[in-house]
Amino acid sequence: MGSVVDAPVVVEGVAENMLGDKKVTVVFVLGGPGSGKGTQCANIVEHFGFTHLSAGDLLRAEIKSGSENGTMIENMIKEGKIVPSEVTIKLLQDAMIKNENDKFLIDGFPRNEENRAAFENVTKISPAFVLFFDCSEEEMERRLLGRNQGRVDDNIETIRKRFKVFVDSSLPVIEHYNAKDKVKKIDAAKPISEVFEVVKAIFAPYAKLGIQLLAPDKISWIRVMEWLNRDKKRTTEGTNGGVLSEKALLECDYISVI
Ligand SMILES: Nc1ncnc2c1ncn2[C@@H]1O[C@H](COP(=O)(O)OP(=O)(O)OP(=O)(O)O)[C@@H](O)[C@H]1O
Ligand SMILES: Nc1ccn([C@H]2C[C@H](O)[C@@H](COP(=O)(O)O)O2)c(=O)n1
Repeated sequence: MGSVVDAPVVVEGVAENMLGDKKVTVVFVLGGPGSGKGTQCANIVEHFGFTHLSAGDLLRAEIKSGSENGTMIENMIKEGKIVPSEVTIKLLQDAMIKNENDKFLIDGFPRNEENRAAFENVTKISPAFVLFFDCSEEEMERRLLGRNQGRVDDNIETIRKRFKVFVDSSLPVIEHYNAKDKVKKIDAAKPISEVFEVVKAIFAPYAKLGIQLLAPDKISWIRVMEWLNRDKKRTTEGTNGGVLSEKALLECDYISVI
């Protein structure tokens, strides 16, 4: 008689087995090689207080550390191939456990269906959403050949293999999340600052700090709001005694509390 295996319970943004009761927000950052994932993640970290976990960086650090998997990982990266899920998931899991933050950008993962299913099964986390940087191969190739970071895979032969792996294995993962309405697709061919404007709007709900302005009465609060909104650049939200987002604060020259 066969045994009954429970279907994995995947709770959005909550890791039950891995991080105890700690609730985490996870955003997967996907896109072809050179689409600008790492560049935009650095901006998101600075403005929205996420921790950036790049699967590729973790694997490269593992090679450098001289671990027993190092040679296998290095060979796979040189070939543009995807490292077995258990290796990458262990690195991501350890990094999340060590970090006190509860908001993570997971960059370059899941790269294939095996990565995706294994991560959900092991961690019980499903992403809040998937940020997808969409860019042409021509532009990505130009960027990678100009990156100059001494990466073993930034050569034309490996770049072409990585493009093929992206189309064959990573696009289906994006399709999976798209069917669940979780993909936020961004035109990544634009200049860095323009791409970040779009990213910023998506992350606005995760603004890392707010300030509470306490006005003594409704009229005073309306005056605060009017003052902040005087210039179209200043956008505010909230009601009497409401909380101003970091975005609103950054766009104000100064705040005076009435
Ligand atoms: N919007 C952009 N316009 C022009 N150049 C960019 C843009 N975004 C990133 N770059 C440059 O392109 C190169 C690749 O960017 P980045 O490392 O962020 O890509 P990536 O998607 O993380 O790549 P990989 O998947 O290979 O790690 C870098 O040299 C970066 O400075
Ligand atoms: N989930 C992942 C992420 C990355 N790798 C390997 C294979 C990639 O070509 C390489 C570089 O990743 P990048 O820095 O471009 O995100 O790392 C993998 O096997 N599995």
